[in-house]
Amino acid sequence: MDNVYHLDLNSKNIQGAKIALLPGDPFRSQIIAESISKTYGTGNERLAWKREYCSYLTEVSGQKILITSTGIGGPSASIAVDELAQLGIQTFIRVGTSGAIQEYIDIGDVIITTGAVRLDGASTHYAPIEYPAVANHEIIYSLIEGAKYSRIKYHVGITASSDTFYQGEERSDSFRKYTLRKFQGITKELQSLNVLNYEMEASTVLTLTASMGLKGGCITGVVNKRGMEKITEQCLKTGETHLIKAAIASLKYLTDLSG
Ligand SMILES: O=P(O)(O)O[C@H]1O[C@H](CO)[C@@H](O)[C@H]1O
Ligand SMILES: O=c1cc[nH]c(=O)[nH]1
Repeated sequence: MDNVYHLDLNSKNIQGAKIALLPGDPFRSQIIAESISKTYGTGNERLAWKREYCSYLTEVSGQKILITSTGIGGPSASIAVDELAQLGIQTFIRVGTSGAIQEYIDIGDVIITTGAVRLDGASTHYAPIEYPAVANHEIIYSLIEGAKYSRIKYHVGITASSDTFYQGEERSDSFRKYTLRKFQGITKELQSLNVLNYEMEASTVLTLTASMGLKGGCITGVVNKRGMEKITEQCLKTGETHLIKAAIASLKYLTDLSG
């Protein structure tokens, strides 16, 4: 049985998994797998680690759950989603970190994305820019229930996905102090449009899944907010801990729906 080229997985070793969790950071795959094992009393095993793609297999309520990291940005996320779809995955949930741009959102809150502003390039290789990057309603519901159960403050709304962390998200600590004209004022505009946060993969994951007739969703833990561009170890830890707790709790609701 041939392995898919980048993920180094095949349809046999994923054992019929239909649900995949997609962190950006490959080291988050193991943390998520071990947290699932601890919460649900099931085992986990590492299946592959090639480039930025680190995959673990575990189980919740009798359903196999695959965890595969996407790396940073749309191009690598598109490869992960495409190759997982080739292997039969039907439900894709990004489990990431993000930066809040609304004042009322705090470090450690989680954001459940209903749709993403497509500031990326990769998603346009799968569907024209007029096509909406929207999340599946069952996944949104499960993520909300997971956050409620975990008693973690959550927000539900629109996320902006950028191709670049520094220039595209209009960061003041970019090495080149000049921000390109096309990005000057973008944060203010997105704030006025009620966009909640910046990250880098949701628009790709949601455009690909919706346009391919699959289910996509996204939950992110807030690790910084405007006015404090530096991401401290403590902020990252709080954001990731809450993120993983809420995402894992949501699996109970998701597997009930798809079981
Ligand atoms: O923490 P992850 O899931 O990688 O998500 C966010 O972190 C990276 C940037 O630091 C980007 O991938 C962004 O989307
Ligand atoms: O501000 C942030 C934080 C995490 N990831 C991003 O892309 N932006």
